Amino acid sequence: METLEYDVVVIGGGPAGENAAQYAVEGTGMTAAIIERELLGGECSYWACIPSKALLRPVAAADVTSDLPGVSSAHVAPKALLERRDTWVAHYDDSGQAKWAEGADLAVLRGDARLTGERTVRLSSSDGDRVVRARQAVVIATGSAANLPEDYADALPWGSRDATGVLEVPDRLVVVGGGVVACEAATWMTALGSSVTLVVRGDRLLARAEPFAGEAVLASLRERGVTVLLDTSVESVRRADPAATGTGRVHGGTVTITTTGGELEADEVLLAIGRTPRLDDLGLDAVDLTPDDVTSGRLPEWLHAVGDASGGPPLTHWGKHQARVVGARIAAAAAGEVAWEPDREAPVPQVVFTEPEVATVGLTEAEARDAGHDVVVTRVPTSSASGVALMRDHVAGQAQLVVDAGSHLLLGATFVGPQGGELVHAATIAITGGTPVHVLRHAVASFPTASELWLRLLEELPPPFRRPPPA
Ligand SMILES: Cc1cc2nc3c(=O)[nH]c(=O)nc-3n(C[C@H](O)[C@H](O)[C@H](O)COP(=O)(O)OP(=O)(O)OC[C@H]3O[C@@H](n4cnc5c(N)ncnc54)[C@H](O)[C@@H]3O)c2cc1C
Ligand SMILES: NC(=O)c1ccc[n+]([C@@H]2O[C@H](COP(=O)([O-])OP(=O)(O)OC[C@H]3O[C@@H](n4cnc5c(N)ncnc54)[C@H](O)[C@@H]3O)[C@@H](O)[C@H]2O)c1
Repeated sequence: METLEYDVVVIGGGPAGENAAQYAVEGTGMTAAIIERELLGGECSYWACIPSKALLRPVAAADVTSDLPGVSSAHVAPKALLERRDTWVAHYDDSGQAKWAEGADLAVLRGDARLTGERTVRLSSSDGDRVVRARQAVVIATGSAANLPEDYADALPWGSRDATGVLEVPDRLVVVGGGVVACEAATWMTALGSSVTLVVRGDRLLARAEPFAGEAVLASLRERGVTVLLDTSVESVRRADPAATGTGRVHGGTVTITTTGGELEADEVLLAIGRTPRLDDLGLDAVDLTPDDVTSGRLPEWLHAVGDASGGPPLTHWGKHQARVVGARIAAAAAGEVAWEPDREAPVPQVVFTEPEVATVGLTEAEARDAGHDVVVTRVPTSSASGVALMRDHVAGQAQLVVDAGSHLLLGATFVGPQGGELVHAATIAITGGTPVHVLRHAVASFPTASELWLRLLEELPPPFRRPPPA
């Protein structure tokens, strides 16, 4: 069997794998190969972040015009919206990404990779099998797969790939789940003309964020005609004539969903109930490891995991951050050095692109208290900064900071409303840099910008937070 050899071998060419390969070898003279079995660029580029945001942005822009005197209201044009999605996913052609890899001196090997021993991978493709050896390190960057419980499988439900790759818009769509995919997909599928019902087993949406965030999204979804059934579990799903018609097409006849609240009929059902690291077909047993070892970081020094596969927060920017850190570690180790890393753990930001937008970083109030912090919480309406209020007539949402009472350090922040995704980065910087709130008060935002919301929030803190804490 032919054997190929590189310094670094990365399994999976999503955003995390691409960054790990690039950062491990850039400027070192080392070589790296990325092994990819589908499209270089991964889930994010073709079936997740990029198509979903390409679909959501025009919907958000149309919303603003309907709430902004001085312009005529814009409306979503479904056909043009799907064409925009197709452009952003490059019509599912990864030659642009392949060109980037070539420019970065990274080899791209097409096929399925499986670990077969220490620093050794078997690559299987239509050209046959090859052995790929790593002189320094192997990186697992295989991403995650959408959860599909067995009792749903026979009904061929939609997964997130069908929702982002939608070609046929079902008249009636039931979405199971109340998390990020469910809330974002409900927004664009409603705009495309589906009558959407969300079946949520918990008592709120976006349960990992502050309760006021989920409440704002719930109110807005209901206002745009989405039926949201909280505290409702699915008991069974049946479908007449299931048919594997392909991604984004309706998968057969009418679906009957029996829930704890009664029976629902729909033309399609979308499962949005979380994702699991893709580690089961990777040959981990050949190196005496289990998926648990990977997600808890119990790995030999030559093996690393980044992105969704690592079991960390399944977010593109987080996977890319992990990949940069791991890449730097590999490069340093090869040079007999140790990469510099800050002692403070980086906080994880997330933006949910619903209407209103929900942006979070660090700890929620409940998480901070559970972690033993004595906290002070400050919350203001998002409309309280004139820079935000000027953007549209009706601004929903609130903004909140969670501050450690002893150290004055910011622990977490939530911004719900216009510009939330941009406002939260200042909080990420403050937490990363360890800047206390009495110093943040002197970071002046321009008038009238959304960033003045920071001033409103900091002004709401009790007066002792205007000077350093007592020694
Ligand atoms: C609908 C949706 C919307 C999202 N929107 C956002 C968003 O707005 N912002 C955000 O930050 N995150 C978002 N995410 C999450 C984001 O998509 C993931 O966190 C990100 O794609 C993870 O990157 P990754 O490189 O770890 O894995 P992936 O992007 O999944 O890439 C892994 C790659 O590995 C390949 N692979 C797997 N196994 C093998 C093997 N054995 N051999 C060869 N190749 C293999 C796969 O084919 C794939 O290309 C969204 C997710 C979904 C489902
Ligand atoms: N804008 C973004 O950053 C963005 C957008 C989309 C997805 N993502 C990422 O993708 C990941 C997956 O998204 P998701 O929405 O599938 O997961 P999620 O974890 O956000 O939400 C899962 C939802 O399904 C429910 N659920 C879980 N198991 C269930 C079951 N058996 N029956 C019924 N309900 C069940 C949960 O209670 C929750 O409401 C997220 O964790 C997120 O990090 C990010």
